Amino acid sequence: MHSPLFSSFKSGSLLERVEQKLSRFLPHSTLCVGLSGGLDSVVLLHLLATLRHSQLFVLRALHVHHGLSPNADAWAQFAMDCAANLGVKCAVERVSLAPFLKQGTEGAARTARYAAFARQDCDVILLAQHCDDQAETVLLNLLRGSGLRGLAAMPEYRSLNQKMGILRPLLGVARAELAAYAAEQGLIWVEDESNHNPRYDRNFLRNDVFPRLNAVWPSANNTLARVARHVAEADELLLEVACSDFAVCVQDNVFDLSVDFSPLRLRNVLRYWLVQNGLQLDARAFEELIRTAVSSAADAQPVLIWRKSAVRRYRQKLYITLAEIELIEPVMLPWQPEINLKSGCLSWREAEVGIALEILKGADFELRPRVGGECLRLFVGGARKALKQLYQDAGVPPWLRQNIPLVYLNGELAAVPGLGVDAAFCTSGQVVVPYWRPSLGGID
Ligand SMILES: Nc1ncnc2c1ncn2[C@@H]1O[C@H](COP(=O)(O)OP(=O)(O)OP(=O)(O)O)[C@@H](O)[C@H]1O
Repeated sequence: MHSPLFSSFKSGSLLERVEQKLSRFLPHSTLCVGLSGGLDSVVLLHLLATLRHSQLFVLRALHVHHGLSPNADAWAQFAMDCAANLGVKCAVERVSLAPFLKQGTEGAARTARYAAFARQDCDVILLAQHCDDQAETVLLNLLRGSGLRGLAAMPEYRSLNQKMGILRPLLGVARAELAAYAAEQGLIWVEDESNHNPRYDRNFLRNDVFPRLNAVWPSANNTLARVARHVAEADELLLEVACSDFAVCVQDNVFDLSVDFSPLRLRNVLRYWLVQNGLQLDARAFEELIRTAVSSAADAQPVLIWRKSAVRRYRQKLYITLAEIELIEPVMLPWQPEINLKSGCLSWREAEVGIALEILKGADFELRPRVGGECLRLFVGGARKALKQLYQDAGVPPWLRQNIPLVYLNGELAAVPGLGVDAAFCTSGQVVVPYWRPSLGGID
């Protein structure tokens, strides 16, 4: 048997410890307790109602009515009565799970609940998860094969949106201590009948696995919660490294593989770039990306399709595009200079080309798609070069070339976004700064 060396984070009374967790929000904040009506949140509300006498803050409660259980109305009524007994205003929000049912019942309830939290007019939502919940979450995520983010389990504080956050002031407190407090204060609460349903993985861990673990390792819960804190720190550090590496290797959302990172740092910043673009690749797809897009021959043009997106490599750069790139219509687009003239530049959606204003005045404009065989002379006195050659020289990926509109003035190719303006259309002394930002599927 292992001795419970770190069996408790206790120092000071429960009330003092909760007060200390609140210190960053005091005074003058509006705190809203997520009140399910169960033991944990009833204790939390009671603690806060007690603290309110010595500290300045506005206290509210919110019960989210999921409409799942036949007892849901009774729970909502209980939550309102419980809050009223403590002199706290409690709102009840009915939510619909229908839009989220793909996530399963539990997941849908959770998403709808957090959406309801985010709608509250307060500075912080207080939730009553405790140390045992944290331990269950760590073990559950470990068994599901989560990465660091999952093993870090629940953070004590995180922002929910721009104006409010979620605080879990009881995360270092054992369930048994909350039960003892409730008994001491004569509190009553409701039991969620689903807590005993072994169908739910968490309940199986709570009711069957943890009692056995605790019989051998009495401090297992604290230890697992401590592991979560270590992992959270490591995860935070990786995020910091990813952010600074991102600044070095990503420009205009194009990932430059030529930057010399160790393989692990490359994986870290690559994952970060993908997530920034809303691509949460699963482990298999991520390895596939490393294998094909990162490690294949230099002249290959590998593509990894993920749902509606694609990660494409051209030379040493990775691009995120739509899986199916739609080509612009092969028709001539009429140009409307009075609308599109912007600070001395022609602009069309994301493409901008610097052409002298005096040349633009009175000219006939057209945007045409590339048909092949076009040439451009980029420097006065220089050679005319094929567009294909110029694109290759500039490293413009092939899938984008078809979608870059060519600018014609009076029927002649005058400029190509990203490449430049034909010498015949540049006035002397004018600095031409062609601008083109590759975006999803090209210029769109
Ligand atoms: N119906 C509800 N209305 C308001 N708050 C709730 C409700 N259900 C849960 N909460 C709040 O969330 C806390 C955690 O609840 P519970 O453990 O049931 O949810 P969970 O799904 O495990 O949460 P999470 O996914 O955030 O870990 C509760 O202690 C309570 O503060």
